[in-house]
Amino acid sequence: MGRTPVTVTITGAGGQIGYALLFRIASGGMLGDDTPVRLRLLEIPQGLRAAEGAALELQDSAFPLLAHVDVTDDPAVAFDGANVALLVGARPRTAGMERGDLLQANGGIFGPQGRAINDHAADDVRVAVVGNPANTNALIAASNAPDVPRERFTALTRLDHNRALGQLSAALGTPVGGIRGVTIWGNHSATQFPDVAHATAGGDPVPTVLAARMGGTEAAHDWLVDQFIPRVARRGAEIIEVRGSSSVASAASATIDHVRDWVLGTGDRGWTSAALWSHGEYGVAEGVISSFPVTSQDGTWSVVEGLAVDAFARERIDASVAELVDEREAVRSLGLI
Ligand SMILES: NC(=O)C1=CN([C@@H]2O[C@H](COP(=O)(O)OP(=O)(O)OC[C@H]3O[C@@H](n4cnc5c(N)ncnc54)[C@H](O)[C@@H]3O)[C@@H](O)[C@H]2O)C=CC1
Ligand SMILES: O=C([O-])CC(=O)C(=O)O
Repeated sequence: MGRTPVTVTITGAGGQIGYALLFRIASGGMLGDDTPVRLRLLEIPQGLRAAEGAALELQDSAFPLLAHVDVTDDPAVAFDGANVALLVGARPRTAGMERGDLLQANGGIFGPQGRAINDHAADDVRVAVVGNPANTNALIAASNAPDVPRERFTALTRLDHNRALGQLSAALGTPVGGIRGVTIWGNHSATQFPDVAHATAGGDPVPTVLAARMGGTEAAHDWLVDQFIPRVARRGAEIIEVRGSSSVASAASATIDHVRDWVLGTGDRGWTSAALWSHGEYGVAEGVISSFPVTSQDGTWSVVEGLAVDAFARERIDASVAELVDEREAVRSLGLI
């Protein structure tokens, strides 16, 4: 273990996704087999014992790449020198809670965490927000970290992207590895737009393959509108219904995918999806954190340029971005950004 360890901070580390994430990070699944890691586990006081238990199990796993584990309830300690920050801990919506209450409660988490990242993280810090509402929580954190480039704050839509790959693979009988060019646009919510207009399966255009299998372009469009898009966009709710609790291992796996691609690059695998600070690409309102088609090189995400957006896609993208703008107005009026 010759290299300097990379410091990875995980918030909500005593929770479900945290537990699924820690062991994959420590085994090299996120940053590579040659990169030692130092883990900083942040919890609230009532979650500390669970995080401490996970730290004991990490020790018992004897991962050669794991340099050190700290457990703390102090954001200043947790983010000290952080190179990668995974913001997983969030306040879930509970019975009787309005959307404004949820945003307010999460503002109380992501505002201070943004400030702690600003003041204590390493200069190259990269932040991935998982805790919901992920896009707007990322916006709150970014807005409270004025010294950190906004491009370093991202929100997870890779789970939605992976869900779209899984659905297409099942419908077309093509292995997920043979599908490219899928995009998730907008918010990590039911308004998201999973877009296959530019996708290929085994090298063939997905719209053409769908039309051939389903008996015409209209039938293919109906399948996309009535089945594929709602299934992907509401998959989180479907998992809750079937499992009895929300996605955990798939969410952790998507988080690993997101950071690995960001840090190590997307290479020749084509684009993926991630929610980034909008500079107005594809007509998306500036200053919201919205999902785009993205590639990464040298540790920097870039939005894929020049994709044609037809009237159907325009309407769907605009609807999801309108929701992000509404959420931004709500947190602005609460004084959170
Ligand atoms: N973006 C995505 O694709 C997905 C996001 N999620 C979201 O991820 C979040 C975490 O999910 P789970 O791990 O299943 O929940 P969980 O409830 O098992 O764990 C959350 C943990 O966060 C901790 N926490 C709360 N406030 C904190 C704070 N201020 N600082 C540090 N830790 C804090 C809690 O004590 C708890 O241990 C939820 O918001 C969930 O909705 C879940 C699935 C997919
Ligand atoms: O829907 C939820 O509560 C969790 C989530 O974000 C997802 O599974 O996509």
